[in-house]
Amino acid sequence: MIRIGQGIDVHAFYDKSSESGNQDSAAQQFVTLAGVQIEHSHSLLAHSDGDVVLHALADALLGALALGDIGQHFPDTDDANEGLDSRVLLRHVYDLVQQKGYKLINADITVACERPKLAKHNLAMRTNIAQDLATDVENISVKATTTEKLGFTGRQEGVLCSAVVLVSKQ
Ligand SMILES: Nc1ccn([C@@H]2O[C@H](COP(=O)(O)O)[C@@H](O)[C@H]2O)c(=O)n1
Ligand SMILES: C[C@@]1(CO)OP(=O)(O)OP(=O)(O)OC[C@H]1O
Repeated sequence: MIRIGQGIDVHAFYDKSSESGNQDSAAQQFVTLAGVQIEHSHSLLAHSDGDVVLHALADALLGALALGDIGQHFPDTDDANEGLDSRVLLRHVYDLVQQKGYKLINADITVACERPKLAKHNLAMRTNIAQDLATDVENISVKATTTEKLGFTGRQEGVLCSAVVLVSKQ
């Protein structure tokens, strides 16, 4: 038995250095995508670490088994989830998938943003995901696209990620 799942997530950029009392310079900011810290002029606004890639992927895995969404499993009203490492979230979600008797076949992920440029981080992102899902890196695809300066991603207001997974009965 094979099942498909898809997930989408968005997080907005904000300038951490503009927070009152924060002395960080813009150059010291970063975004976390698929567990990789990437230097950027802005940070991503979130209750957790804001890892939009892992959130979309986790939602796709939950969707494949009709297990709800990450907001139900990790409510943003729960202080315990503040600053949450999304790799912990992803591993928890994959445990649920495995408890249902399923394993990942492959995942295909698309990240939309003008900046940061992601090409040089691609293998590191795929490697982190492959580790967390106990699979070969060949089973994990991460693609990046601009939206040709159109929309909120084009205006560099945030990052969007879309993920599709196939899972099969073990
Ligand atoms: N944040 C991004 C966006 C895109 N890329 C890479 O650039 C190539 C061209 O993107 P288009 O939107 O013009 O199709 C594409 O191959 C992406 O891999 C990137 O590295 N980071
Ligand atoms: C991950 C959680 C929990 O910390 O918070 P955020 O980082 O805000 O992420 P989001 O994708 O909005 O939804 C799931 C949340 O409950």
